Amino acid sequence: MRASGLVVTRGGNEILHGLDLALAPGSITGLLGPSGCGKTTLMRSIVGVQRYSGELEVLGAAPGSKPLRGRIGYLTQEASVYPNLTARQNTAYFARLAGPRARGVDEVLAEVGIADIADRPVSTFSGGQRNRVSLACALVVAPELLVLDEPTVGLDPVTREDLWAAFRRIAEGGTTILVSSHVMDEAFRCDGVLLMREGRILAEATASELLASTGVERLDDAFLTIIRQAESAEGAGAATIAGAATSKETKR
Ligand SMILES: Nc1ncnc2c1ncn2[C@@H]1O[C@H](COP(=O)(O)OP(=O)(O)OP(=O)(O)O)[C@@H](O)[C@H]1O
Repeated sequence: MRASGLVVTRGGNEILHGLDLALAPGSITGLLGPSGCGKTTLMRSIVGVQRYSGELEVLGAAPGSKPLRGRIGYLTQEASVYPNLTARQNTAYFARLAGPRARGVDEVLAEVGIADIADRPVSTFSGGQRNRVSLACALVVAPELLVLDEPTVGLDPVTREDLWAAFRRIAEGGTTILVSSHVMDEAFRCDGVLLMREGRILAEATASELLASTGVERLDDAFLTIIRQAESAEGAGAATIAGAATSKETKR
């Protein structure tokens, strides 16, 4: 996946201001940044449900184009499942749509930790359980690109740990994963991190590089440091982050 000068306008306001980024095949990239900075908007552009200008290439094609259907898994923040169907029926439905490339339904239900309640209607599930049904539907199509908008929100540490192990296994199988999160420590699970603020990418680095470049011990503090640096550099030109973190935005 590759973007160059990606601009998105929503409701008359420019939300993404010319992003340049690339995701390596089989890698896990964390998308982090304050609420409202544009993470979902970037994800929507990549999966093909958002108008944009600039260049965007996903698995060698234009986002939303026919060849990409079935090759991308997208988990939105709101569970996209049929409440009157069971978890198994929901997952089986998406497996049917995917055709021969689909993974086994049981395997995926176990992977997201809902095998034991798979035969209950989703309407009886908690919010976290419902989100995991949604995740199962995204995973069962064996996507080449998996875009996950806050997949671990509201989950307990054990389930969170299991899901991250599953994401790593899926990436090792060649799937490229872009995952947004508000939990800064989840950045350590990723091969690289994109730190966004106000529709721009402030830093692109590994979690360890972010710590090293800011000289702090906690990732929360590293992000705050980078955001403050960017704020104080604003008006004086692009923010330059010490060390490995670099500003890759295109000025417009
Ligand atoms: N349909 C819309 N019309 C106008 N503005 C919108 C629309 N949808 C989103 N926005 C604005 O675009 C900006 C980016 O929103 P987006 O949902 O991409 O942020 P986010 O980083 O994913 O936030 P969060 O972490 O809270 O989910 C926000 O300021 C939001 O208010």
